Amino acid sequence: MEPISVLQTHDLYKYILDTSVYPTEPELLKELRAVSATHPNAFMGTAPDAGRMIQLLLKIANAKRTIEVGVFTGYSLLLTALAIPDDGKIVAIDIDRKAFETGLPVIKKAGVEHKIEFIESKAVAALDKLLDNLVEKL
Ligand SMILES: C[S@@+](CC[C@H](N)C(=O)[O-])C[C@H]1O[C@@H](n2cnc3c(N)ncnc32)[C@H](O)[C@@H]1O
Repeated sequence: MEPISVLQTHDLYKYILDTSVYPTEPELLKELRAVSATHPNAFMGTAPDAGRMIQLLLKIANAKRTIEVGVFTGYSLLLTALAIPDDGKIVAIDIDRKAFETGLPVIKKAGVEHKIEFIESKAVAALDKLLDNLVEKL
């Protein structure tokens, strides 16, 4: 059974996925979702309807540089990479490089790997380092 998110019935959630989300989901995101479904922790992946909302917010904000805390297999990472401009940058942090590498072939196929700097680390340590580097540049 699909998770129902904020909606109250599985039927309504399925209707929205079938009529609005899946038909317009980019092929490579579908592919990444399929690859992620084979992972033992597949439940952790971003749901495609939530992904659509993230994509909308990125577009509204005209985002160019982002930080991804918690990459898993990279569904929201790929959708971010597809939403930002070609010279945009994403610092992507996760303690689990293997999960990131599960989705990496799809990210490479999408031609957006150059926008991503993956850091294998606990988030707080990596974010502290980013801040220190920023302060050094001031
Ligand atoms: C819910 S999943 C992220 C889902 C992902 N954004 C997606 O689109 O599928 C959470 C991720 O956070 C990572 N994580 C958990 N604790 C962490 C920490 N302290 N620092 C960095 N990553 C962490 C886990 O390894 C896992 O891959």
